[in-house]
Amino acid sequence: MTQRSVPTDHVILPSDLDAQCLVSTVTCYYRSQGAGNSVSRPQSSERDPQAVVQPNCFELPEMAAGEMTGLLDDTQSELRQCPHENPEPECRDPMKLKYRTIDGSCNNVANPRWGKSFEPQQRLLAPHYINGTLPRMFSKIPGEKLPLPRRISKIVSPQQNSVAHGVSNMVMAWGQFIDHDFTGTPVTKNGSRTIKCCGDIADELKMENGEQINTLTSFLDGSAVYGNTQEAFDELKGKDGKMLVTEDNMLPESKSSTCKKEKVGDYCLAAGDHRVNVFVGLGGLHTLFVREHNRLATKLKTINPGWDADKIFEETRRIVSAEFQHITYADWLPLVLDTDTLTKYRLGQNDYNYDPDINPTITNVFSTASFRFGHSQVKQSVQIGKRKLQLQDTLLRPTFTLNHLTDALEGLVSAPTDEVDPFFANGLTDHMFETNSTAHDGLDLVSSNIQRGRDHGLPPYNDWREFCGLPRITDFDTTEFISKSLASVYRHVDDIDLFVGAICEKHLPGALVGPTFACLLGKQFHDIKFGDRFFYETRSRPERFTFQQLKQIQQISLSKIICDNTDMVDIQRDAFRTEDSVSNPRVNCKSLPGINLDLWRAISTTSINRFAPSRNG
Ligand code: HEM
Ligand SMILES: [Ca+2]
Repeated sequence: MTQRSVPTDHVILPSDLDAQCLVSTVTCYYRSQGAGNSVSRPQSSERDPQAVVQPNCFELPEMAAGEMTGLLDDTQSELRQCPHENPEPECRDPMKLKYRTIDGSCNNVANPRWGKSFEPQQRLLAPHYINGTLPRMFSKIPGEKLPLPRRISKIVSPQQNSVAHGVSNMVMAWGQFIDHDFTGTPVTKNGSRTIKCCGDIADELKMENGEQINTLTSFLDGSAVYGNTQEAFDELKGKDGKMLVTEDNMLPESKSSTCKKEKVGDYCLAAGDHRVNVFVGLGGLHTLFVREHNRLATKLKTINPGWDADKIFEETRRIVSAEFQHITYADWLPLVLDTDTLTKYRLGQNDYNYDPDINPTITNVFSTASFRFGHSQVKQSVQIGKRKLQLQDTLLRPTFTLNHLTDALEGLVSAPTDEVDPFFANGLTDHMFETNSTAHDGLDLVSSNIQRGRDHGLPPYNDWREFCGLPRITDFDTTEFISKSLASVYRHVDDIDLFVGAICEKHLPGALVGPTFACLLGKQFHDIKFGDRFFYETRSRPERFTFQQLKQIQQISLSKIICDNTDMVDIQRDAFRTEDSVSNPRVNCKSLPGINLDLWRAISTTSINRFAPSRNG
């Protein structure tokens, strides 16, 4: 790998300051014992006598970062209560045994909060906060602070294109899309970054454990389409068991999101996850799956005219979530992970049995570090039809999704994705969400990832290696890394932030990531498979598909779903790999197998009458 010189003349960006101060995560503080039901509480936290030193913060005007990123939601009001003070979900309703709830509760009947939205993320290792509340900020070298995230980003992650040959950019886009199905850590707008969950002021002084919330259902269940709360779903649902779309079959308008409108008729999109406007690939996939839901629902109604809207909705949603899981486990994960990791974590097909002892709740390390691996795959150039755009000129602009859907998806399946390595598109590291090219108000996602890790108390890289059964790094000069630049920013190997160390690792053979991320990804994908009672391959009643139905779902592909819901007429068989005349030829859409819905004919004529009338839309 070529060595890059360190830029010295870069403009001072907001990102040069402590990224945590730009957008803060809602952190919920628990007493050290007894809080929560599923989250392993840390036993100890890092203590440092210098902890009275406040983090190196600089408050930007309230609007700046929030409005620019469009990523801030209004979850604060929903989070006024400590999650564990919410009433325990009630699971006795037989419908909850057969179909997923919208908020993920009652998936595990004995532990109904496991995997539910608006619950604390799990910890695999106890957090390294300072005195229980402040972010990790000190070096192993006494008296030294950790390097500023922006400095690390500038030195370790200069822009460089490194192409992952044969793997399409759809691998990146699908990663972001499913991320928005299972991780969403709420952030606040106005600087109040904590919710005091437990007890009174006296307790506050003793509070130990900061935990971040996951606002999404941890299961890969299509919540990106349906939303994560009943209220969100009620706004997104349409008539006859379908989801709301415009006359042009596009996503509906969001009244609360911020985005840039290019031309008349543009509007900010609404979907099951509010970040839908961030990137054209994301908006494209959200649109695709809402259309897929409606296409399937329409067909099911023709096949089963006796089914009411609720029955149509639930059966369609069951198929759509199965498609999410099948595409991810059968086609996407095998590209990201190596065969050994896939085998170790039992991620292959036709190998499933529900294990009610597995807690599927997304872990803090997964949302804050390991599943962010995809940021490195993002390309600086975005191909939409004949146009080649700079990444930053496509962000938060739904116009591309609204007006160039097929072209945008075509661009994603044709271009190879970037490698997962320490090099990033500068549309993410210098210009993310900038107002325009002269405004110098762009953000740096690498800095955010690093600071977010410290903010959430993630232990450093070496601790995660140990967690994964890998030897600790003792020398910056290790052969594990493809980059030699870490020595010039960090003072001690035990200071290395997880995200930084892991993206510098050499890949495992046949994988897109190195051993530490492979382990952390493998474990989480194992847990949201075996800890999901509704995993699509289940053979248990009442959740299961019939054997013949399952076979239909197992032959579906993302390529076919693109074909069925856009103007595409031909496409390569596997959307996650670039076209290759021998191994992945471009074929006519009609030749790709779809789901034969006749197998859903009158599996039951019963209607679902138990839902509130509002569900009928
Ligand atoms: C154009 C592409 C993308 C953009 C602009 C983008 C931007 C962002 C931003 C601004 C954040 C919040 C950072 C923070 O303040 O902590 C974030 C979080 C995250 N991103 Fe991305 N991202 C992109 C693609 C991806 C991809 C491809 C993946 C995975 C394969 C991914 C996974 C994540 C995850 C897991 C989080 C944390 C989510 C949470 O828990 O809230 N992103 N991204
Ligand atoms: Ca979900």
